[in-house]
Amino acid sequence: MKTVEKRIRECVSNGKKAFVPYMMAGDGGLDTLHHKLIFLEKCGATAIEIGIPFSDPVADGEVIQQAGERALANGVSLRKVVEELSGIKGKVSVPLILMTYLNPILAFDMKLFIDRCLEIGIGGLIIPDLPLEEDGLLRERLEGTDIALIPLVSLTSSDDRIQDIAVKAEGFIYAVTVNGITGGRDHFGEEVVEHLKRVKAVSPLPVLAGFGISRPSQVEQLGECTDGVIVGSAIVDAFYRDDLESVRSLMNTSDGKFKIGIS
Ligand SMILES: O=P(O)(O)OC[C@@H](O)[C@@H](O)c1c[nH]c2ccccc12
Repeated sequence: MKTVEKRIRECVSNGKKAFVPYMMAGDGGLDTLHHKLIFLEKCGATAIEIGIPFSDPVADGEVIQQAGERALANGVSLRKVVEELSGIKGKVSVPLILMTYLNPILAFDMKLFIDRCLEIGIGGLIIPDLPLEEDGLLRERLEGTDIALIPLVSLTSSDDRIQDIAVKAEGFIYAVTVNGITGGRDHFGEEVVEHLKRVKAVSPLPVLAGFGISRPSQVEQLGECTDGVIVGSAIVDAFYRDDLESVRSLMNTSDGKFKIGIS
């Protein structure tokens, strides 16, 4: 079992839920990455998703797009993030998950990228524009390593599709909770809860809900029917505003289920 999965299972077996914050590498300067990771770890993150800035982020809404633009304007690239993470190695103990589109990996060189991820001890990869049918090469290279290739399941995925994904999944299944791009939503209807239950029923792996979750009440609502949640835009925005208190409050909801780090 890969470490990411193990950490999520540990949370769940302690009666808690997993919380995976997303942050954009290089927003605010790459030299802030280290402190932000340590802050998120102290707040109780189960794992941390690190976004790589990219010029054509098709799945991203305004908040993350703008964060990516700021990072790109700071000269941040996949190569630089990997270098920075090499320097941080051993200082953060929660698993780090890199979220990048395929293009930066190909531009960097896939083999080199995986070698560097192994050196750093990266715990997982999320590559939203890499379809299941095309991931063979990468999957082969990751076999026997501790890097989980984490798939996305969408609201429109059929039961058969969810089954196919569940069989190949590693780490956890990322159940996308909106039809559309990243960014906070006001409300999640019953159909989202039903969808999450459906994914949970067929998945041998933990299921985490992500997209649109921006309030503590939504963390609780969607955490209730899954093994935990992923929150991106709300964290990115709070970091941008330097509002560490709202990052903390997102990660420590009232029923205490997410109180897994410092309180
Ligand atoms: O920002 P949101 O709505 O909280 O969504 C999560 C998210 O930011 C993060 O997981 C993510 C950012 N960009 C992505 C692209 C694809 C899949 C996932 C992501």
